[in-house]
Amino acid sequence: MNKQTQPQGFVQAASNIGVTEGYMPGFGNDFETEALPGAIPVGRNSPQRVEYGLYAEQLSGSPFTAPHATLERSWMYRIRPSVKHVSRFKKVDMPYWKTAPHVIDDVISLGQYRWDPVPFTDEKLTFVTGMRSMTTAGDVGTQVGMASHVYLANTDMEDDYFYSADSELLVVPQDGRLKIFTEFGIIDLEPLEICVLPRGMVFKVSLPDGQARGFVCENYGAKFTLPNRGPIGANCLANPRDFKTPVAAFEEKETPCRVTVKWCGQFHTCEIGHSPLDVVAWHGNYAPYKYDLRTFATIGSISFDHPDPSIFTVLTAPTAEEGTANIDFVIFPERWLANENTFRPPWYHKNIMSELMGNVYGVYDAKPKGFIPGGISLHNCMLPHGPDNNAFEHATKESWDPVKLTNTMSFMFETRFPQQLTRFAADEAPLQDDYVDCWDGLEKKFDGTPGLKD
Ligand SMILES: O=C(O)Cc1cc(O)ccc1O
Ligand SMILES: [Fe+2]
Repeated sequence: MNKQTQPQGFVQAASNIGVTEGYMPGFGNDFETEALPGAIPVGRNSPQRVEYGLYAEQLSGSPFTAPHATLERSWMYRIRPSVKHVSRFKKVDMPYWKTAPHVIDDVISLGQYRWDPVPFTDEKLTFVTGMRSMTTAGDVGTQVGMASHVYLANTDMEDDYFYSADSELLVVPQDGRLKIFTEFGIIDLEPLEICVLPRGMVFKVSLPDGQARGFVCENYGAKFTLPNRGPIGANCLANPRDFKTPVAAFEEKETPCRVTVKWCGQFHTCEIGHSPLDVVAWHGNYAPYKYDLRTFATIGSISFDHPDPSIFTVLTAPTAEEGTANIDFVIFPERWLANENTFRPPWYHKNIMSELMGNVYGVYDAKPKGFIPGGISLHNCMLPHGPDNNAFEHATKESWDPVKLTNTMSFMFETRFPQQLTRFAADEAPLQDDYVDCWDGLEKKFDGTPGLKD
Protein backbone atom coordinates (compact mmCIF):
# COMPACT_ATOMS: atom_id res chain seq x y z
CA MET A 1 0.00 0.00 0.00
CA ASN A 2 1.54 3.39 -0.89
CA LYS A 3 1.34 6.44 1.32
CA GLN A 4 -1.60 8.07 -0.52
CA THR A 5 -3.96 5.12 -0.21
CA GLN A 6 -3.14 4.31 3.41
CA PRO A 7 -6.15 4.88 5.70
CA GLN A 8 -5.82 8.05 7.76
CA GLY A 9 -7.45 8.54 11.15
CA PHE A 10 -10.77 6.76 11.56
CA VAL A 11 -11.73 4.23 8.90
CA GLN A 12 -15.39 3.69 8.25
CA ALA A 13 -16.72 0.25 7.35
CA ALA A 14 -17.67 -0.02 3.69
CA SER A 15 -20.92 -1.65 4.70
CA ASN A 16 -22.54 -2.26 8.03
CA ILE A 17 -22.13 -5.91 8.88
CA GLY A 18 -25.49 -7.53 9.50
CA VAL A 19 -27.60 -4.71 8.05
CA THR A 20 -27.42 -6.09 4.53
CA GLU A 21 -30.47 -8.34 4.51
CA GLY A 22 -33.03 -5.81 5.65
CA TYR A 23 -32.46 -6.43 9.35
CA MET A 24 -30.41 -4.85 12.11
CA PRO A 25 -28.75 -7.20 14.62
CA GLY A 26 -29.07 -6.99 18.41
CA PHE A 27 -31.53 -7.50 21.25
CA GLY A 28 -33.27 -4.44 22.72
CA ASN A 29 -30.89 -2.03 20.99
CA ASP A 30 -31.71 1.57 20.33
CA PHE A 31 -32.11 1.41 16.54
CA GLU A 32 -32.39 4.16 13.90
CA THR A 33 -33.60 3.40 10.40
CA GLU A 34 -35.08 5.42 7.54
CA ALA A 35 -36.55 4.36 4.19
CA LEU A 36 -35.96 7.88 2.80
CA PRO A 37 -32.73 9.76 3.49
CA GLY A 38 -32.90 12.43 6.17
CA ALA A 39 -36.38 11.48 7.40
CA ILE A 40 -35.27 11.09 11.03
CA PRO A 41 -34.89 14.48 12.74
CA VAL A 42 -31.37 15.23 13.89
CA GLY A 43 -30.78 16.02 17.55
CA ARG A 44 -34.41 15.95 18.69
CA ASN A 45 -37.45 13.66 18.53
CA SER A 46 -40.19 16.10 17.69
CA PRO A 47 -39.10 19.23 15.78
CA GLN A 48 -41.58 21.91 14.86
CA ARG A 49 -41.83 20.44 11.35
CA VAL A 50 -40.54 17.06 10.21
CA GLU A 51 -38.73 16.46 6.90
CA TYR A 52 -40.89 15.30 3.95
CA GLY A 53 -44.00 16.62 5.75
CA LEU A 54 -44.06 13.58 8.04
CA TYR A 55 -45.82 13.42 11.41
CA ALA A 56 -43.89 12.41 14.53
CA GLU A 57 -45.57 9.86 16.80
CA GLN A 58 -44.35 7.99 19.87
CA LEU A 59 -45.24 4.37 20.68
CA SER A 60 -44.64 3.61 24.37
CA GLY A 61 -44.06 0.01 25.40
CA SER A 62 -43.41 0.85 29.04
CA PRO A 63 -44.79 3.51 31.38
CA PHE A 64 -42.99 6.85 30.84
CA THR A 65 -41.51 6.50 34.31
CA ALA A 66 -40.29 2.87 34.16
CA PRO A 67 -36.74 2.27 35.42
CA HIS A 68 -34.13 2.81 32.76
CA ALA A 69 -33.50 -0.92 32.16
CA THR A 70 -37.14 -1.56 31.22
CA LEU A 71 -37.91 1.76 29.52
CA GLU A 72 -39.11 1.16 25.96
CA ARG A 73 -40.42 3.49 23.29
CA SER A 74 -39.97 4.26 19.65
CA TRP A 75 -40.47 7.39 17.59
CA MET A 76 -42.14 6.93 14.23
CA TYR A 77 -42.06 9.45 11.38
CA ARG A 78 -45.16 8.67 9.39
CA ILE A 79 -47.21 9.95 6.48
CA ARG A 80 -50.31 10.33 8.68
CA PRO A 81 -50.73 9.96 12.43
CA SER A 82 -52.41 6.74 13.61
CA VAL A 83 -55.33 8.68 15.00
CA LYS A 84 -56.59 9.50 11.49
CA HIS A 85 -59.37 7.03 10.84
CA VAL A 86 -62.48 7.39 8.72
CA SER A 87 -64.92 5.67 11.10
CA ARG A 88 -65.49 5.03 14.77
CA PHE A 89 -64.63 1.58 16.16
CA LYS A 90 -67.24 -1.16 15.71
CA LYS A 91 -67.19 -4.39 17.67
CA VAL A 92 -66.53 -7.50 15.58
CA ASP A 93 -66.67 -11.20 16.46
CA MET A 94 -63.56 -13.33 16.55
CA PRO A 95 -65.17 -16.43 18.07
CA TYR A 96 -62.09 -18.63 18.21
CA TRP A 97 -59.64 -16.14 19.75
CA LYS A 98 -60.17 -16.36 23.51
CA THR A 99 -58.74 -14.27 26.31
CA ALA A 100 -58.17 -14.96 30.01
CA PRO A 101 -60.03 -15.10 32.30
CA HIS A 102 -61.92 -17.69 30.28
CA VAL A 103 -62.98 -20.59 32.45
CA ILE A 104 -65.82 -22.68 31.08
CA ASP A 105 -67.46 -24.88 33.69
CA ASP A 106 -68.08 -27.84 31.46
CA VAL A 107 -64.61 -27.84 29.92
CA ILE A 108 -62.62 -30.06 32.22
CA SER A 109 -59.08 -28.75 32.41
CA LEU A 110 -57.71 -31.66 34.39
CA GLY A 111 -55.77 -34.36 32.62
CA GLN A 112 -52.63 -34.80 30.56
CA TYR A 113 -53.66 -33.78 27.07
CA ARG A 114 -52.21 -34.20 23.61
CA TRP A 115 -53.50 -33.16 20.21
CA ASP A 116 -52.71 -34.16 16.65
CA PRO A 117 -51.96 -31.19 14.36
CA VAL A 118 -55.03 -29.00 13.89
CA PRO A 119 -55.93 -29.69 10.23
CA PHE A 120 -56.15 -27.00 7.54
CA THR A 121 -59.66 -26.15 6.31
CA ASP A 122 -61.08 -24.71 3.06
CA GLU A 123 -62.63 -21.81 4.93
CA LYS A 124 -60.90 -18.53 4.01
CA LEU A 125 -58.82 -17.60 7.04
CA THR A 126 -56.19 -14.96 7.59
CA PHE A 127 -53.47 -15.04 10.23
CA VAL A 128 -55.93 -13.19 12.51
CA THR A 129 -59.27 -14.85 11.71
CA GLY A 130 -57.47 -18.22 11.66
CA MET A 131 -56.30 -17.88 15.26
CA ARG A 132 -57.56 -20.85 17.33
CA SER A 133 -57.04 -20.51 21.07
CA MET A 134 -56.05 -23.68 22.89
CA THR A 135 -55.44 -22.39 26.43
CA THR A 136 -55.68 -19.19 28.45
CA ALA A 137 -54.09 -18.32 31.80
CA GLY A 138 -54.13 -15.34 34.16
CA ASP A 139 -56.12 -12.18 33.51
CA VAL A 140 -55.70 -9.75 30.65
CA GLY A 141 -57.29 -6.96 32.72
CA THR A 142 -54.44 -7.00 35.19
CA GLN A 143 -51.82 -7.63 32.50
CA VAL A 144 -50.76 -11.02 33.82
CA GLY A 145 -50.86 -14.38 32.09
CA MET A 146 -50.92 -15.68 28.58
CA ALA A 147 -52.80 -17.62 25.94
CA SER A 148 -51.62 -20.25 23.53
CA HIS A 149 -53.02 -20.45 20.03
CA VAL A 150 -52.66 -22.33 16.78
CA TYR A 151 -53.00 -20.25 13.60
CA LEU A 152 -54.29 -21.72 10.36
CA ALA A 153 -54.06 -19.26 7.49
CA ASN A 154 -54.74 -19.52 3.77
CA THR A 155 -55.62 -15.92 2.86
CA ASP A 156 -53.37 -12.87 2.67
CA MET A 157 -54.28 -9.76 4.65
CA GLU A 158 -54.33 -7.11 1.91
CA ASP A 159 -56.34 -4.15 3.15
CA ASP A 160 -56.77 -5.67 6.62
CA TYR A 161 -54.47 -4.65 9.44
CA PHE A 162 -54.33 -5.69 13.06
CA TYR A 163 -52.84 -4.83 16.40
CA SER A 164 -53.19 -6.17 19.91
CA ALA A 165 -53.49 -3.75 22.81
CA ASP A 166 -53.67 -6.79 25.09
CA SER A 167 -50.40 -8.48 24.39
CA GLU A 168 -47.20 -9.05 22.54
CA LEU A 169 -47.31 -12.04 20.21
CA LEU A 170 -44.59 -14.66 19.99
CA VAL A 171 -45.04 -16.42 16.64
CA VAL A 172 -43.64 -19.94 16.07
CA PRO A 173 -44.24 -21.06 12.45
CA GLN A 174 -44.55 -24.80 11.94
CA ASP A 175 -45.70 -25.20 8.31
CA GLY A 176 -45.33 -22.48 5.67
CA ARG A 177 -43.61 -19.12 5.59
CA LEU A 178 -45.06 -15.79 6.74
CA LYS A 179 -44.36 -12.34 5.37
CA ILE A 180 -45.17 -9.91 8.15
CA PHE A 181 -45.50 -6.26 7.14
CA THR A 182 -45.24 -4.13 10.27
CA GLU A 183 -45.13 -0.44 11.06
CA PHE A 184 -41.40 -0.94 11.64
CA GLY A 185 -40.55 -2.89 8.47
CA ILE A 186 -40.91 -6.32 6.91
CA ILE A 187 -40.15 -9.65 8.61
CA ASP A 188 -39.84 -12.81 6.50
CA LEU A 189 -40.35 -15.81 8.72
CA GLU A 190 -40.06 -19.55 8.14
CA PRO A 191 -40.31 -22.65 10.32
CA LEU A 192 -37.36 -22.87 12.77
CA GLU A 193 -37.49 -19.10 13.15
CA ILE A 194 -39.66 -17.17 15.60
CA CYS A 195 -40.66 -13.55 15.88
CA VAL A 196 -42.04 -11.22 18.53
CA LEU A 197 -44.62 -8.59 17.58
CA PRO A 198 -44.89 -5.89 20.25
CA ARG A 199 -48.12 -4.77 21.90
CA GLY A 200 -49.71 -1.89 20.00
CA MET A 201 -47.79 -2.35 16.74
CA VAL A 202 -49.91 -2.59 13.56
CA PHE A 203 -49.17 -5.39 11.09
CA LYS A 204 -50.57 -7.59 8.37
CA VAL A 205 -49.48 -11.05 7.24
CA SER A 206 -49.26 -12.63 3.81
CA LEU A 207 -48.47 -16.23 2.96
CA PRO A 208 -45.74 -16.88 0.36
CA ASP A 209 -46.65 -20.60 0.34
CA GLY A 210 -50.41 -20.05 0.09
CA GLN A 211 -51.08 -21.45 3.53
CA ALA A 212 -49.42 -21.59 6.92
CA ARG A 213 -49.85 -23.16 10.34
CA GLY A 214 -48.01 -22.43 13.54
CA PHE A 215 -48.24 -21.55 17.20
CA VAL A 216 -48.62 -18.23 18.97
CA CYS A 217 -47.92 -17.39 22.59
CA GLU A 218 -49.85 -14.30 23.57
CA ASN A 219 -48.13 -12.52 26.44
CA TYR A 220 -50.36 -10.22 28.52
CA GLY A 221 -47.55 -9.37 30.93
CA ALA A 222 -44.09 -7.83 30.95
CA LYS A 223 -42.24 -8.17 27.66
CA PHE A 224 -40.09 -11.11 26.69
CA THR A 225 -36.44 -10.56 27.41
CA LEU A 226 -33.26 -12.64 27.50
CA PRO A 227 -32.87 -14.84 30.59
CA ASN A 228 -30.10 -14.04 33.05
CA ARG A 229 -27.31 -16.52 32.35
CA GLY A 230 -25.95 -16.69 35.91
CA PRO A 231 -22.82 -18.82 36.15
CA ILE A 232 -23.02 -19.64 32.41
CA GLY A 233 -21.52 -16.21 31.79
CA ALA A 234 -21.82 -13.82 28.89
CA ASN A 235 -22.09 -16.30 26.01
CA CYS A 236 -24.21 -19.15 24.64
CA LEU A 237 -27.94 -19.83 24.77
CA ALA A 238 -29.58 -17.15 22.60
CA ASN A 239 -26.92 -14.57 21.78
CA PRO A 240 -28.15 -10.96 21.38
CA ARG A 241 -26.52 -10.53 17.97
CA ASP A 242 -28.73 -13.25 16.49
CA PHE A 243 -31.93 -11.26 17.03
CA LYS A 244 -32.90 -9.23 13.95
CA THR A 245 -35.07 -6.13 13.78
CA PRO A 246 -36.32 -5.01 10.34
CA VAL A 247 -35.20 -1.81 8.66
CA ALA A 248 -37.87 0.82 7.97
CA ALA A 249 -40.24 0.17 5.06
CA PHE A 250 -43.56 1.82 4.28
CA GLU A 251 -46.65 1.14 2.21
CA GLU A 252 -48.26 4.17 0.57
CA LYS A 253 -51.77 3.56 -0.75
CA GLU A 254 -55.06 5.42 -0.47
CA THR A 255 -57.68 2.70 -0.68
CA PRO A 256 -60.31 1.65 1.86
CA CYS A 257 -58.56 -0.28 4.63
CA ARG A 258 -59.57 -1.72 7.98
CA VAL A 259 -57.68 -1.81 11.27
CA THR A 260 -58.82 -4.37 13.83
CA VAL A 261 -57.76 -3.95 17.44
CA LYS A 262 -57.76 -6.62 20.13
CA TRP A 263 -58.61 -4.79 23.34
CA CYS A 264 -59.39 -6.52 26.69
CA GLY A 265 -60.36 -9.67 24.84
CA GLN A 266 -62.76 -7.91 22.47
CA PHE A 267 -62.18 -7.08 18.83
CA HIS A 268 -63.03 -3.72 17.28
CA THR A 269 -62.60 -2.56 13.70
CA CYS A 270 -62.39 0.90 12.17
CA GLU A 271 -62.26 1.96 8.53
CA ILE A 272 -59.35 4.06 7.33
CA GLY A 273 -58.67 5.50 3.91
CA HIS A 274 -55.03 4.49 3.62
CA SER A 275 -52.47 1.92 4.71
CA PRO A 276 -51.55 2.36 8.38
CA LEU A 277 -48.10 0.98 7.57
CA ASP A 278 -46.95 4.44 6.48
CA VAL A 279 -43.96 4.82 8.78
CA VAL A 280 -41.10 6.18 6.66
CA ALA A 281 -38.50 6.18 9.43
CA TRP A 282 -38.24 5.29 13.09
CA HIS A 283 -35.84 5.18 15.99
CA GLY A 284 -36.01 3.65 19.44
CA ASN A 285 -35.90 0.36 21.31
CA TYR A 286 -39.54 -0.79 21.03
CA ALA A 287 -39.72 -2.83 17.84
CA PRO A 288 -40.42 -6.31 16.46
CA TYR A 289 -37.67 -8.87 16.03
CA LYS A 290 -37.04 -12.33 14.68
CA TYR A 291 -34.69 -15.09 15.77
CA ASP A 292 -33.45 -18.26 14.09
CA LEU A 293 -33.75 -21.14 16.59
CA ARG A 294 -30.80 -22.87 14.88
CA THR A 295 -28.50 -20.17 16.26
CA PHE A 296 -29.27 -21.21 19.87
CA ALA A 297 -26.05 -22.49 21.50
CA THR A 298 -27.25 -25.25 23.82
CA ILE A 299 -25.62 -25.89 27.17
CA GLY A 300 -26.04 -29.30 28.80
CA SER A 301 -24.51 -31.86 31.08
CA ILE A 302 -21.10 -33.18 30.00
CA SER A 303 -20.80 -35.44 33.01
CA PHE A 304 -24.02 -36.90 34.42
CA ASP A 305 -27.66 -36.12 35.23
CA HIS A 306 -30.32 -34.28 33.27
CA PRO A 307 -30.42 -30.52 33.87
CA ASP A 308 -33.70 -28.66 34.30
CA PRO A 309 -35.05 -27.53 30.90
CA SER A 310 -34.63 -23.89 31.92
CA ILE A 311 -31.14 -24.40 30.46
CA PHE A 312 -32.88 -24.18 27.04
CA THR A 313 -34.72 -20.89 27.67
CA VAL A 314 -34.66 -18.62 24.63
CA LEU A 315 -36.80 -15.81 26.04
CA THR A 316 -38.45 -15.18 29.37
CA ALA A 317 -41.33 -12.88 30.28
CA PRO A 318 -40.74 -12.15 33.96
CA THR A 319 -43.11 -11.33 36.80
CA ALA A 320 -42.27 -9.23 39.84
CA GLU A 321 -41.38 -12.45 41.68
CA GLU A 322 -37.80 -13.32 40.86
CA GLY A 323 -37.30 -16.50 38.84
CA THR A 324 -41.06 -17.05 38.50
CA ALA A 325 -41.87 -16.31 34.90
CA ASN A 326 -45.18 -15.29 33.41
CA ILE A 327 -43.84 -17.26 30.42
CA ASP A 328 -40.62 -19.04 29.62
CA PHE A 329 -40.13 -19.87 25.96
CA VAL A 330 -37.97 -23.00 25.96
CA ILE A 331 -36.76 -25.07 23.00
CA PHE A 332 -35.55 -28.63 22.57
CA PRO A 333 -33.20 -28.40 19.58
CA GLU A 334 -30.71 -30.79 18.01
CA ARG A 335 -27.85 -31.40 20.43
CA TRP A 336 -25.34 -33.90 21.77
CA LEU A 337 -26.11 -36.07 24.78
CA ALA A 338 -22.98 -37.15 26.62
CA ASN A 339 -24.20 -37.68 30.19
CA GLU A 340 -22.92 -40.97 31.60
CA ASN A 341 -24.89 -43.31 33.86
CA THR A 342 -27.87 -41.05 33.40
CA PHE A 343 -31.46 -41.52 32.41
CA ARG A 344 -31.14 -39.16 29.44
CA PRO A 345 -34.73 -38.15 28.53
CA PRO A 346 -36.73 -35.85 30.83
CA TRP A 347 -37.30 -37.38 34.26
CA TYR A 348 -40.79 -38.15 35.55
CA HIS A 349 -42.07 -35.06 37.26
CA LYS A 350 -44.82 -32.77 38.53
CA ASN A 351 -44.25 -29.04 38.10
CA ILE A 352 -45.78 -25.97 39.71
CA MET A 353 -45.47 -24.31 36.29
CA SER A 354 -47.85 -25.31 33.47
CA GLU A 355 -46.23 -26.73 30.35
CA LEU A 356 -47.70 -26.39 26.87
CA MET A 357 -45.50 -27.99 24.24
CA GLY A 358 -45.54 -27.98 20.44
CA ASN A 359 -43.55 -29.96 17.91
CA VAL A 360 -42.11 -27.92 15.03
CA TYR A 361 -40.39 -30.85 13.36
CA GLY A 362 -39.03 -34.33 13.93
CA VAL A 363 -39.19 -36.54 17.00
CA TYR A 364 -39.22 -35.46 20.67
CA ASP A 365 -37.06 -37.81 22.74
CA ALA A 366 -39.55 -38.27 25.60
CA LYS A 367 -42.36 -39.18 23.20
CA PRO A 368 -41.01 -41.07 20.17
CA LYS A 369 -44.60 -41.78 19.03
CA GLY A 370 -47.76 -39.69 18.95
CA PHE A 371 -46.26 -36.19 19.44
CA ILE A 372 -45.83 -35.36 15.79
CA PRO A 373 -44.90 -32.11 13.98
CA GLY A 374 -47.80 -29.68 14.43
CA GLY A 375 -48.94 -31.60 17.51
CA ILE A 376 -49.43 -30.07 20.96
CA SER A 377 -49.36 -31.37 24.51
CA LEU A 378 -50.44 -29.83 27.81
CA HIS A 379 -49.13 -30.88 31.21
CA ASN A 380 -50.81 -28.50 33.59
CA CYS A 381 -49.79 -27.37 37.08
CA MET A 382 -48.81 -30.39 39.22
CA LEU A 383 -50.01 -33.03 36.75
CA PRO A 384 -47.51 -35.90 36.54
CA HIS A 385 -45.86 -36.68 33.23
CA GLY A 386 -42.63 -37.93 31.69
CA PRO A 387 -41.31 -40.28 29.02
CA ASP A 388 -43.69 -42.80 27.52
CA ASN A 389 -43.05 -46.50 27.86
CA ASN A 390 -41.01 -46.76 24.62
CA ALA A 391 -38.73 -43.90 25.64
CA PHE A 392 -38.26 -45.38 29.13
CA GLU A 393 -37.34 -48.81 27.80
CA HIS A 394 -34.83 -47.35 25.33
CA ALA A 395 -33.31 -44.87 27.78
CA THR A 396 -32.70 -47.44 30.52
CA LYS A 397 -30.80 -49.72 28.13
CA GLU A 398 -28.92 -47.39 25.74
CA SER A 399 -25.12 -47.17 25.80
CA TRP A 400 -23.37 -44.29 27.60
CA ASP A 401 -21.58 -43.22 24.42
CA PRO A 402 -22.21 -39.66 23.30
CA VAL A 403 -25.10 -39.53 20.87
CA LYS A 404 -26.41 -36.70 18.75
CA LEU A 405 -30.14 -36.00 18.90
CA THR A 406 -30.99 -34.99 15.34
CA ASN A 407 -34.27 -34.44 13.50
CA THR A 408 -35.86 -32.64 16.43
CA MET A 409 -37.27 -29.23 17.35
CA SER A 410 -39.97 -28.92 19.96
CA PHE A 411 -40.74 -26.02 22.26
CA MET A 412 -42.53 -25.23 25.49
CA PHE A 413 -44.60 -22.24 26.63
CA GLU A 414 -44.19 -22.61 30.39
CA THR A 415 -46.21 -20.35 32.66
CA ARG A 416 -46.60 -19.91 36.40
CA PHE A 417 -50.39 -19.81 35.88
CA PRO A 418 -52.66 -22.84 35.37
CA GLN A 419 -53.77 -23.08 31.75
CA GLN A 420 -57.52 -23.40 31.07
CA LEU A 421 -58.67 -25.31 28.00
CA THR A 422 -60.89 -23.54 25.51
CA ARG A 423 -63.96 -25.22 24.08
CA PHE A 424 -62.11 -25.46 20.75
CA ALA A 425 -59.27 -27.38 22.42
CA ALA A 426 -61.67 -29.68 24.28
CA ASP A 427 -64.26 -30.35 21.57
CA GLU A 428 -63.04 -29.36 18.10
CA ALA A 429 -59.27 -29.84 17.97
CA PRO A 430 -58.03 -33.41 17.40
CA LEU A 431 -57.56 -34.39 21.04
CA GLN A 432 -55.97 -37.83 21.44
CA ASP A 433 -58.31 -39.87 23.65
CA ASP A 434 -55.67 -42.48 24.29
CA TYR A 435 -52.77 -40.17 25.24
CA VAL A 436 -52.53 -41.31 28.86
CA ASP A 437 -52.25 -44.92 27.70
CA CYS A 438 -48.65 -44.14 26.63
CA TRP A 439 -47.67 -44.68 30.27
CA ASP A 440 -49.67 -47.92 30.70
CA GLY A 441 -46.76 -50.20 29.89
CA LEU A 442 -44.63 -48.88 32.77
CA GLU A 443 -44.65 -52.06 34.81
CA LYS A 444 -43.67 -52.62 38.41
CA LYS A 445 -40.08 -53.91 38.43
CA PHE A 446 -39.61 -53.82 42.19
CA ASP A 447 -39.59 -57.28 43.77
CA GLY A 448 -38.15 -56.50 47.20
CA THR A 449 -34.65 -57.78 46.36
CA PRO A 450 -31.65 -55.49 45.82
CA GLY A 451 -30.04 -55.05 42.39
CA LEU A 452 -30.76 -53.25 39.12
CA LYS A 453 -33.76 -54.70 37.29
CA ASP A 454 -34.38 -54.90 33.54
O1 LIG B 1 -42.13 -32.46 30.14
C1 LIG B 1 -41.42 -32.25 29.16
O2 LIG B 1 -41.27 -33.05 28.24
C2 LIG B 1 -40.57 -30.98 29.14
C3 LIG B 1 -39.39 -31.17 30.01
C4 LIG B 1 -38.19 -31.54 29.46
C5 LIG B 1 -37.10 -31.78 30.27
O3 LIG B 1 -35.94 -32.15 29.72
C6 LIG B 1 -37.20 -31.67 31.63
C7 LIG B 1 -38.41 -31.26 32.21
C8 LIG B 1 -39.50 -31.00 31.38
O4 LIG B 1 -40.66 -30.58 31.89
FE1 LIG C 1 -42.49 -31.43 31.87
